[in-house]
Amino acid sequence: MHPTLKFAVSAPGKVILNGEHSVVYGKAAIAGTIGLRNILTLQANSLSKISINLDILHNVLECDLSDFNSLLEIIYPIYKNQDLPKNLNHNEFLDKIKNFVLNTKFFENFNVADHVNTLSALFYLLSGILISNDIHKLTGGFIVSMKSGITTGAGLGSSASYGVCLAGSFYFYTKSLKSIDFIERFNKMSDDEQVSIKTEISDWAFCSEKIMANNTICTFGGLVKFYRNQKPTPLKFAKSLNILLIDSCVSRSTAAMVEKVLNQKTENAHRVQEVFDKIEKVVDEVAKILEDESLPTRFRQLSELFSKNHQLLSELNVSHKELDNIQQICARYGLSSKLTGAGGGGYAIAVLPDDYQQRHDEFSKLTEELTGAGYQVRDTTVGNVGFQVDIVKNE
Ligand SMILES: Nc1ncnc2c1ncn2[C@@H]1O[C@H](COP(=O)(O)OP(=O)(O)O)[C@@H](O)[C@H]1O
Ligand SMILES: C[C@@](O)(CCOP(=O)(O)O)CC(=O)O
Repeated sequence: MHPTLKFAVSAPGKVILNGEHSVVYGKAAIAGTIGLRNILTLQANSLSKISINLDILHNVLECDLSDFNSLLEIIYPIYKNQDLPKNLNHNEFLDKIKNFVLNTKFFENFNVADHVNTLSALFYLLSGILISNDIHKLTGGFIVSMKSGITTGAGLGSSASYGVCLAGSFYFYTKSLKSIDFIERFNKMSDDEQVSIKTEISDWAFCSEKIMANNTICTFGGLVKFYRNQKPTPLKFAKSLNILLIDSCVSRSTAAMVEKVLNQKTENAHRVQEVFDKIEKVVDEVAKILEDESLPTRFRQLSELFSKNHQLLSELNVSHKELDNIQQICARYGLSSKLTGAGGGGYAIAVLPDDYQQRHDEFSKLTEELTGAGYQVRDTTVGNVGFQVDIVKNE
C-alpha cells in the first residue's frame, strides 16, 4: 500500500478524417487524435474503500474493499495462470464483473443498472490487470476521479479514451504497488520500452471497447491509416493539423447509419461500390498529402478533398440538413467542412489554414455565425499526443 501515491493519466478523443462507411466494406480510413482529453486522477489512501468520482455519474460512488476482495478471491484462482488479456474469455469474465457491479451497493439510491457498462469497464480492467500482475488482494483503498473533456456518444472516441484512461491508471497503480517509483521510471524509458508498455495498455483497453483503431489511436496518438479490425498504421512525418470541430447538436446512431448504407448496397450494389471506390481515392490522396513533408501548406488541397468526401457521403444519404448547412456557412468563409463519423448528425470538421489564429476577426465571425445557427464550435488540432501519465505532487 502506498498512501502517498497520486498520479494523473489522460487520453485524447479521436476523429475520422476520411473513409467513414467505406471502411466497413474493407477500404482504408484516416483518423487522428484530437486536442480534447479525458483526465483521470488516481490517489491511493489507507481507507478500506474504492471511491469512484466520474463527473458523468454526478455522484461519488464507494465500493467496500472487502466486497472487491471477495470478487478477487473468486476470480483470481480461475484466471491467474492465463496469459491475460490475450487468452481472456471476454464474455465469461465480463458476466462475472457485471454480476458483481449489479449486486454492489455503491451509493444510496444510485441506479446501478443505468450505468452498468461504465462501471463494469472499470472493475473489469481493475481486476484483470491486478490478476495479470499476480495480485489477489488489495490492502489499501484509492479514489479515481475522472474529468471528462470529450462529448460522449458523439463519435469523438470518448469510450476509447475512457478505456485507455482506466487501463492506463490501473496498470500504473498495479506496477506502483510493486515498485513505487514505476511512473517516474516509465517517463524516463526509451521510446521502445514505452511503446511496449503502451501496447499492453492499449490491449487491455481493447477489452472495454472492441474497436481496435480507436484504442490504438487514443493510446499512441498521431494520425493513422487503418482498416477495420486491424491495428492502424501511423502516417509517417504527418504533422498535426488545425481543425474546427462543429457539433451539429443532432443526435445520431452509428448503427442506424451503417444499416442505411447496407440497405442501399443491397438495393444497388454497383452505385454504392462506385462511391466507395471514389472515397478510397480521396483517402489515398489525403494520406499522400499528410505524409508529404515538402508541402508548404496542406490547407487548399485538403479542403478540396474534404468537400469531395462530404459530397460522396451525401450520395450515400448519411448527411443531414444541419451538416449541409454547416458546410454552406463554412464555405462562405473559405473553409470546407465534412461530416465525420457515421453522419446523420453528430460532428462536422473543417481544415483550418495554418495562420487562422492571426486572421482573428474573420475566424470570430465564422464562429459567431455557426454558434448563432445553434451549433457548438471548438478549434483544436488533429494528430496530437496519445496516452500520458504523470505523478501529481501535493502542494
Ligand atoms: N469521461 C467518461 N467517464 C465515464 N464514462 C465514460 C466517459 N467517456 C465515455 N464513457 C463511457 O463510454 C460511453 C459512450 O460510448 P459511445 O456511445 O460509444 O460514445 P463515443 O462515440 O463517444 O465513444 C459512455 O456511456 C460511458 O459508458
Ligand atoms: C460509419 C463508420 O465507418 C464510422 C463510425 O464512426 P463513429 O463511431 O460514428 O465515429 C462505422 C464503422 O467504421 O464502424
